Amino acid sequence: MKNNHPTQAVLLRNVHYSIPAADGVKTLLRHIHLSVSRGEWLAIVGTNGSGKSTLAKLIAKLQPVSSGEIVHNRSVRDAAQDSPARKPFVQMVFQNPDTQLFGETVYEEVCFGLNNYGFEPEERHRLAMQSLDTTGLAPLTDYPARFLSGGQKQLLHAASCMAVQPEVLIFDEATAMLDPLSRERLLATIHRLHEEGTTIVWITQLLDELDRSDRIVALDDGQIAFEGSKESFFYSSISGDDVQSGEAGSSPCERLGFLPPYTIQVAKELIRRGLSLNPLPFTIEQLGKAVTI
Ligand SMILES: Nc1ncnc2c1ncn2[C@@H]1O[C@H](COP(=O)(O)OP(=O)(O)OP(=O)(O)O)[C@@H](O)[C@H]1O
Repeated sequence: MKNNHPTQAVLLRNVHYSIPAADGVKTLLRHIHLSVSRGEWLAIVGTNGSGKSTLAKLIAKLQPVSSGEIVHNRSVRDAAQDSPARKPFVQMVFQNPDTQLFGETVYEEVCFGLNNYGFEPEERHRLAMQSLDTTGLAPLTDYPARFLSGGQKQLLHAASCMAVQPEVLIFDEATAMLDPLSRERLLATIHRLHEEGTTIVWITQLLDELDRSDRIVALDDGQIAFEGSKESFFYSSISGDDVQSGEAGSSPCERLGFLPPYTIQVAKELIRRGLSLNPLPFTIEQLGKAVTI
């Protein structure tokens, strides 16, 4: 069942992040005020170098902030769990999985985190096999992890992070190396985890991956340039929030330098020609439904 607990899972208060540079300091993130609600699917988008991965690492507390504060709020459910395992609050699935593999075999790799967090052997085996199953890696259980392809390594890394059942899962362009089938399979697994209450932070440049998002945050040069619904990100024009107006004008998506997905382009063209689409579509299926009487 979806966890609708109203509190915020993660809170960022006026976060800044700088690193030393030849000519002083280089500020990578500034004035970041952001909360991630429990059970939410938050998407973070932005062009190359806008600061998405840096922000993700800060949210996961893998790096300390330069100033400001990041708060992790464990849910009552997880704070009071009766299993001897101490489930992690957050796990981050990285862009480059090569740096994140520790086990000899695929199975050992998935068990690595489960071991670290104190899962009992029986539970560990069950969760490892379940995670390998849902990511399609079960046939490769005894295969040496180092011989996997790039995409398989990415799946394995995701499987390991999901197996330990964190409250918050951060995916940093996690589908970048996956073939269409593996991508669909991974997305289906993540959708299921989200339905079961896991909070998802989804970093992507692929705007057709935003259809599941409850909220979108767009970064531009280390600052939050947009925060709002996918409806306003794709459909609102510069002249206002009347998303059905059909007025010419660029949406936040276009202003930030992104080409909207083809489905959105078609839908906007139909609205411009006088069609009323309700609800606004984000997938080809939703568009088909919206134009079918
Ligand atoms: N350790 C570092 N040293 C110097 N510069 C860094 C470091 N880490 C990040 N940067 C710089 O910070 C900026 C933001 O990087 P970041 O990886 O967060 O961007 P991104 O939005 O995730 O980009 P991409 O979509 O290309 O992955 C970039 O200009 C990058 O060069």
